[in-house]
This record gives sequence, structure tokens and C-alpha cells, in this order.
Amino acid sequence: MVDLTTHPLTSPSDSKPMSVRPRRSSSQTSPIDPPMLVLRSPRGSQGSALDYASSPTGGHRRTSSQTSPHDTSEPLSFRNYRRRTSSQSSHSSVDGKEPNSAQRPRRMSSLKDSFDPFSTAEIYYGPATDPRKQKKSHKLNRTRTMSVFGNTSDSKRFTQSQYHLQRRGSEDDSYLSSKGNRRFFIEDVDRTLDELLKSEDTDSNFQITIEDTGPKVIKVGTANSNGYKYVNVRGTYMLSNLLQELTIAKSFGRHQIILDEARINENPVNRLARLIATQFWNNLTRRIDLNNIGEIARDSKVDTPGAQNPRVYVPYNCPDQYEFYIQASQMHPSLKLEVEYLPKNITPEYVKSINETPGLLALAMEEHVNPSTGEKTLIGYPYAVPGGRFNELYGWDSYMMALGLLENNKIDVARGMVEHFIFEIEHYGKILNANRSYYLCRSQPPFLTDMALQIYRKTGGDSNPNAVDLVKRAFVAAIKEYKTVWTASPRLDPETGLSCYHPNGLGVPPETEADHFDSILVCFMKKYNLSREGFIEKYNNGEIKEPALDEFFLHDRGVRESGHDTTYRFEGVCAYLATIDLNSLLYKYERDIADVIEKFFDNEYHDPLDNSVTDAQHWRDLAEKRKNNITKYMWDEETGFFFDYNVVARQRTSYESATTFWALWAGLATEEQAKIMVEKALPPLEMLGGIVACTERSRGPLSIQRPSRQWDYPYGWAPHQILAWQGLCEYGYVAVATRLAYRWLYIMTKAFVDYNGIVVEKYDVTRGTDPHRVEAEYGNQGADFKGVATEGFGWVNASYVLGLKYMNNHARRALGACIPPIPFFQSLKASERKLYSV
Ligand SMILES: OC[C@H]1O[C@H](O[C@H]2O[C@H](CO)[C@@H](O)[C@H](O)[C@H]2O)[C@H](O)[C@@H](O)[C@@H]1O
Ligand SMILES: [Ca+2]
Repeated sequence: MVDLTTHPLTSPSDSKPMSVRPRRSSSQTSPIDPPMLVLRSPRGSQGSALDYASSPTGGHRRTSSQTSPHDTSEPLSFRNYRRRTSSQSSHSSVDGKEPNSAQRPRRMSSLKDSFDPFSTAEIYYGPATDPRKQKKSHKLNRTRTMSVFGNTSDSKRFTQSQYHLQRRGSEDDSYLSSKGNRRFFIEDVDRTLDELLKSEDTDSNFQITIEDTGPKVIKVGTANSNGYKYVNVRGTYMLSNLLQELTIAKSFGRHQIILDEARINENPVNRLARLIATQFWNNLTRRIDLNNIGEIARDSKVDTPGAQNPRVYVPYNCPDQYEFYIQASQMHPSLKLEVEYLPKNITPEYVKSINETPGLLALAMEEHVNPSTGEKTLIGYPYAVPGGRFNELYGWDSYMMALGLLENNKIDVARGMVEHFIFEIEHYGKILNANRSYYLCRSQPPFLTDMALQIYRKTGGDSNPNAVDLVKRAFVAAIKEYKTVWTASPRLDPETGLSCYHPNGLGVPPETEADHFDSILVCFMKKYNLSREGFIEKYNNGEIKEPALDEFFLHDRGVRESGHDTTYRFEGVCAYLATIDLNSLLYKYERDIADVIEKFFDNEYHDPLDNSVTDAQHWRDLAEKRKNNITKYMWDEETGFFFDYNVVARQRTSYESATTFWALWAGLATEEQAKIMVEKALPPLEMLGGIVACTERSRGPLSIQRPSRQWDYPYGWAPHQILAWQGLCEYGYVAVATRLAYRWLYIMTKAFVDYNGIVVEKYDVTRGTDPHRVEAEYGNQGADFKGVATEGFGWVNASYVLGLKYMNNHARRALGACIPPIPFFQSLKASERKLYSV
């Protein structure tokens, strides 16, 4: 039967972890808890503005040099005095009753209390909150012009005091004493942005990070005083949030804003989770229509002259889609959209022949009737792209994103991606690496069965006929994919019954960065006395024949199909490896197909493809056989790893990869194997920031000839974390999963706080500072933004949402305060340590 239970920690509708008691220790607070907050020294320090000093016993002390983000640089006693007197004189009456309106300072009443400080940017910066659009009677009556001034530290300000005094009133005491309703008035968004960057973005990258050496403080007018009085905004985190909010406000065309302080000193965990749920997914979502195809077809990866115009390739038997794209190109001639049919038989030769003229591949569309005109048109199902340079629908990224999307109730997008996969299997013969022409020959790690089941569960299961319909159609497609892609030649190894990543294809992959293959090609370039481009051209068109290179690129295509592009685990050998990754996923397919045939096909599946009739037992037998072969060929009890098996050399390999945990995710390991894995395989893979892609000893030494590869040590990837957490939970190791999740969320949060809200494709999980800095291959994706990160990175967004499900309130607060894993674990009471298995 289909297992309708979900994650052992939570039910689908319950986002709170079970069996973890929320608790707030006296030593841990959120970053918005002033007593525990410290201001980092601008440079040279290892962390963020929100940092703790750890006592040897793991407790956290505030040092004398540490201040709160609202610190006004006044002696504490003076500040307390002013707070006391100001609250007595203005904000509340002595007996605690609200003052009458005549006692209150003048306020912008129309904007006063109506907006949630954490509402979406569309609302927060929409017309309703625009001071310029308020009724005349509510318009501000201001006398000064600067919303920010004094771009210097307090230590320097007296040299400019004359200038400041002409332009701004005194520090706003009433602001400091008011609670819960603190707002800034930014009179000139553009100018404030300029001044903020000029003062604080000292390395001129349009981000405010711990590497900038500015004064780390600016003055901002308060809304209470209509901007006349000011307060200081301090520290990297708040200043960078100010930069982000101003950038967003500007993008909404706003010239003036009222900004809640709560929005820029929001607990980072809440802020990141909120941004993912309300902004990042939306910005990563695509839905093809007649007007946006130019933007959606855009591709920054290939730069040939033939790639200058956007282009769409349509399957030979989709005339409606062909018409649709022709209509789009005629409606927008300036786009120069080119539309081409694909041939019925898509061969490697054909795919190579269009490498210079790449294009987007058509995806599934539905009919849409305009309610007012009755006119019919097509519209694409929505899908999410990974982000950065990856502006198309990917295979396994989509599965990982779907998990996060479902958690954030973006069900249509997850469902749309299943529709696209069904379409891809039907029209392209496989779930593609991604929907670009140069990916036509290869697939990616298969997750369709689980993806469809997750959506089925989330959308009401049996009680929803559409959910049942989708799951049935998805499984028909998955069975075809299983038979024709994964267990057919050349991917199937008949001897072991196991499968390899072994796509066909020809030539050098055009989507990689220009110098990616230099370490391999340089000797051939010398041999033929050709430039890189010259050699690649002649090699690709067959004028130069180099069997050794053919062999290299056969494996390179396998590497890219594996999703692990690239790693020394696979280089020069991938197509011959029955990997633990792929065979775990196929075991899961077999189990899922058995369950679905039993439940939805009356235990009798008639396959039009080969006229076979199979029942659940048939698929369970296949799964059992695969499990036995995996154990026989891959399991190494001594090290606790499932290793890949080289089907040509007939040898088990010894490369220690994080994908060993996929055996747990798929449920194929025994309890005993799981125990050994946790004891032996996990320790060498567990780093500061979670699970690393492979061990350092397996990766081996690096050099100029042997550069760093992004799927190797010291990098950690979201899909590895997600599958390891889930796999460990399957076997009852919830506490170990929770510990690993804390680590991963810690580095994500730390980078987010220290580096202007950054969320990247992968992290260096060995680094406490700048873990987002990855120099391997095409570098990191998600880091290249000005002012504000708007999309994060797909599967990393998902990992944050999913990882938070393991965190109780105590852990969330610790994460919000960027408490590193070891001090956090050490600070736990003995009774709580078991929640993390420490
Ligand atoms: O362009 C170089 C390679 O980029 C892709 O691989 C990486 O990004 C993908 C999207 O996030 C991800 O699925 C993959 O695991 C990453 O290594 C692409 O998939 C490769 O085929 C491509 O050559
Ligand atoms: Ca900067």
C-alpha cells in the first residue's frame, strides 16, 4: 500500500517538531534581544554584528565592548534616564494609561498602525503606505530635507556637527522608549541609498557585509518626529537590511517610505524563512505565456552568435504549441524569437548540430479561456528554476524545490513540475537534465515517483480526484522512464542488474564555462597547435579524432547526468559506475510503483509500451533483487559505506560520498547497516556546517592540474543534507538528523546575517566565516546581486524550510543569534543533549 504517513517528526499540517520541548535558556536569546546583542568590530572579526562571547562552560556573556543594535553610544545611565523621563513626559501617563491625543506627539496618523511590519513587499511598499499618496490633511509638515546624514562614526561626528545641526533635530528619545511601534521616516529613498552605500559599502560591491569597513552606524529620521529627530542604526545586519529594504522600495518606485524598525532587526531565522515563503519562490517561478517567453527563453550560459536571439524548440507532434510560439514571436517582433520544430527522432548527432543555436525546449501547457472575451489560448504550467545562471526547469532540483514549495503551500508550482516531467518523458523520452536543447541527451537523478506521491498526499489524497489522476499519470510516465531510460542499454549493466549514469551524446558540452576543460584539453591544443576554440571546433565536427577524449566526454556526460558535476569520484569513470545514488533511487521507484499498482491499478498494470501485465509483487521482487545486489556489490561493513561498483573493472570503489545515506532515504539498508553507517560513515562526513559531499581523504590533494571540484570536499549541498536528514529519520535517528540540520541552518543563517542576506547554491561547510565563498568551477550562484538578494537558490531555500522543521524554539533562537553548533550543543542541559544525540 502507498504509505500515507509522512515524516516521522511531523504531520503534513503540523510544522512544529514533536517531542522537543520549547525552552528559552537564560543564556540564549534572539538577535532582537538587546541584552545579548553585541556590535562586531568592523573588520578582522570572525562573525556578524550579532555575536556572542562564549564562556568556557558554554554559557554566553556580554562583554563590555558589546552593545545592542539600538545603542546610542551614550553612557548607559544617561540612556536609562532619558528613556525614563521621555516615557513619563510623552508616551505614557504616569499611571500607565494611554495619554490623551493632545498629549501625544504629532504622528502620521493615516500611516500609524495599519500595516504589518512583515507584510509582503507588494503590500508594504504598495500605494497604501506611500506618504506622498496620503490625503493632504495627513501630509507631513516637515522642515528638513535629509533622511540620513552623518555618514560617519560617532567618534568622527563632531568634526561635522555644524552641518548636522542645521539639518536634523536631536536624537529621538521618545523613539527609543517606545515599544513595538518604532518606525523610521525615509524622506528620500534614492539619496538615502546613495549615502548608505557611500558610507558603508567600502568595497563597492553594492552589499553591506562584515568585510566592509565603514563606520557601521548611520542616523535615520524617526517617523514619530516626522523625520526631524534621529536614531542610530548600527551593525552589519541592520544596515544591510536597511540597504535591502531601500532597494526593494526603490524597485517599487517609492521615493519616501515609513520603515518599521522591526523589519530591519527581524530575527534572521524569521526573516529568511519569510523571504523564502513570500518572495524567493515567487521570483524563481516561471509560467510561460504569450508575453513573457522572451525573458523565460533567456540563457546566459551559451554565448555563440546563434545564441543571441531567444529560441524555442517544439516537439514535432505539438502543432498547438508551435502556433502559440509563432503567435508570441509575431506579437513581439522586437524579441526576435525563433521557433523551430524538433525532428521525430532526436539523435546525438542532431543535438550536437544545434549546439551553436541553442534554445529552450517546450514544456507542458494547458488551455486557458479568457473569461471576458471567451478567447482560448495556451498557458504553461508553472515551475521553479534553480536560480542564478540556471534559468530553466531542472530534473532533481525540481524535486528538492517541490519539497520546500509544498511546505510553503505553493502546491501549484510543485504540481506543475510533475506535469512537465510527464510531458518530457512523453516527448523527449526522459526527464531532462534541464529543458534546453543541449541537455536533450541526458537525464538527472530520478525522483518522480516520490515527487508525485508527496503532491498526492498534500492535495488531499484519495479524497481529491485530481490528486489521484495526477499520481496515476505520473506513474505511467515513471514506469516508461524506468524501463526505457534507467534499466535499458546503455545504462543497465546486465551482469549485476544495476544501473549507471550513462547517457549518449557527442562533443564538448557547450553550457560549461569556457575554461572548464582546460586541464584536460591543454595537451591536445598543444599537440595540434590550436587555440581552445579552434581545437573544440575541429574535435566536435569530427576533423580531429581522439578516442581518449571520446572516453573522457562519455564519462563527463555521465557526471552531468548524475547531478554531481563535477567530482573526482566520477571523473574518467562515471559511465562505468553503478552508483549507490542511482540504485537507491531505482529501488525507491520499484517500491513506489508496486504500491501504486496495488492501490490505483487494481494490482494489475497493463503497459501499452510492451504489452506486459505486472502486479505489485513483480515490482517488489525487482526491488528485493536490487537490494540484494546493492548489498553484494556495494556494502562495505568495515567502513560503514555503500560504495559505487565499477561494472567494467568489476570492483567496488572506495570513494566516501555523502550519497551513501541515500540507501537510508530509499529504505534499502537493514537496521544493522544503518547503525554501522551512523557509527562509522557519518563521523568523517560531519563538518561544522553539516554533511560534506565527500571526505577529504577520498578527494585527495589539489593542484593546478587537479583543481577543486564543486561536488567534493569541502563543499556541502542542500540535496545531500535533505536526503540524509530524511534517511536518518526513517531509521529512527531523528536526533542525529536534528544535529545535522542545526549545523546546516547555522552556516546558512550565518552567511545570511553577515553577507547582506545571501543564500547560495552550495556552501563550504568547513568554514565558519564566509562559507558562501566557493571558487570551484563556475563559482557560486546566488551571490551576484546588487542591494538585495531576490531569489536565494532553489534547493537551498527548500533545505532551510525543511531544516527548520527539526528545530524547536530554543534552537531557532540560537540560530537567530548565530550560535555555532559546538557552543550550542555544549550549552544544552544533559537532558536536552539527547535531542541532538550529542
Ligand atoms: O553548466 C554547468 C552544469 O550546470 C548544471 O549543474 C549544476 O547545476 C544544476 C542546477 O542547479 C544542478 O542540477 C547540478 O547538480 C549542478 O551540478 C547542469 O546540471 C549541468 O548539466 C551543467 O553541465
Ligand atoms: Ca560591500
